[in-house]
Amino acid sequence: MRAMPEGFRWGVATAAYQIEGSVSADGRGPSIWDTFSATPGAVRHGDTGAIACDHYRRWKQDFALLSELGVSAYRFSLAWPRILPEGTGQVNQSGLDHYRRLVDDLLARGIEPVVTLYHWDLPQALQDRGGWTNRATIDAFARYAEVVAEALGDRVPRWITLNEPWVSSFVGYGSGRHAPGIADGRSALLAAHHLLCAHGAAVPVLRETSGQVGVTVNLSPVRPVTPEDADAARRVDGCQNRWFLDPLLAGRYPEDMIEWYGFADAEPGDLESIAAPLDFLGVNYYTRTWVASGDRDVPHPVHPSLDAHQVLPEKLPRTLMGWTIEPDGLRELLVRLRTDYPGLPPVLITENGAAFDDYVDPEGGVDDEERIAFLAGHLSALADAIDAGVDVRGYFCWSLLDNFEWAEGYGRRFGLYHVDYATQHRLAKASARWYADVVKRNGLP
Ligand SMILES: CO[C@H](O)c1c[n+]2c([nH]1)[C@H](O)[C@@H](O)[C@H](O)[C@H]2CO
Repeated sequence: MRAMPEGFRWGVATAAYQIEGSVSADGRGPSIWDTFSATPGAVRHGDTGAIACDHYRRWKQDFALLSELGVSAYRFSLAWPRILPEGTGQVNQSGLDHYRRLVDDLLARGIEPVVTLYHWDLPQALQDRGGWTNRATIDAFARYAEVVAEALGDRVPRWITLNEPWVSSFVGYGSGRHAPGIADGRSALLAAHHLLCAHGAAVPVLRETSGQVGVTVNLSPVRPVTPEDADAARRVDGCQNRWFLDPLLAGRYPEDMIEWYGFADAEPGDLESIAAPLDFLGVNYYTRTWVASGDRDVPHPVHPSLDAHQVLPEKLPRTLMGWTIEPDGLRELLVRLRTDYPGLPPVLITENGAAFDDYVDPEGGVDDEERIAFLAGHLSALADAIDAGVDVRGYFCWSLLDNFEWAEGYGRRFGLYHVDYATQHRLAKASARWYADVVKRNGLP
């Protein structure tokens, strides 16, 4: 038995654009993901979040699944365009009322709502004015936080300002693989900085509520494929991990990366604001990153981490996303955080999960043994990190439901519950029953 500490929070996680649908209902404005997914070739099979899991209408039945799992916490995100359809200006009360109903129902079920303010669905109206490359978006986010704090501040116990600013900036504005689909290294760096500043502007606002405040970052231990790749690996670590951890936890950008990027866009006071004390750090972990120094022409010295390309060791097992399955990377990552960042606050694993080739068998079940093995391995590694002295307070499995997997559309299933998108029928996979038992035991059998 690998028991977790007393009071450990067991949860599952989702995000608004990936599950809600109803993208035009009750005053919601368009987001950059509505625009991007409608762009031919942007998303596999031309999938969009227009319907998704129809959660905006079926949320009560989905919350019954949370009770079935027995989780003590549920991480979800608010859709900024439901609350402020233009990103600023007029508040849409229907949007606030919707999320108030969700939070109150969770509390009534004895489930702790963990609310992410921004999980990638920027109001399109803000992108029309430059989005995260426009410094004015910082103030727009701070106003959004004020509106949410006023409406929900007396009942949400944990706030997460941003989900994965690295993805929003380097994938959305750097590689263009995500919304808004811009491929420009300089834009990626500006967006990353403004996202961090937006986080810093929101922290004092959310501090005025009764809830704890944190941020979620995606982190991945970086390994060189050969010793000759050590420099490239350090730069990828600098881009993916240290470019966010250093400002958030140490109040400075990493010197080696400032030089590599030639970054000079921080204004007086920015770093102090970004480094506002956190009650917890959300960590999303999925895999390690393996790097071989690319001999390709790098389109732009500023272009993030493209001075190297990822080379996945053939021998390692992978998920359907092509990510290597490396549970010990979670332990390695957490121990590194504790070692490198003396100011590390308590950690929540806000996402961990995997996509496998799930199918409904002739008996009407989904026997996802690979996902059970994946989760068991990562929970064991998490227990190792806790035994090594890392203060981890909770774990959120990604995800409750199969859902819209961004550029992969509906072709990648991460859920504990299978979703038949034609009928919207939810079906508990074997992993849902397994996870419910782990939650009940407060640890691995
Ligand atoms: C390298 O994985 C990233 O950290 C990551 C993986 N994931 C994420 N971030 C996002 O936060 C989720 O919205 C995705 O659905 C989920 C699964 O792809």
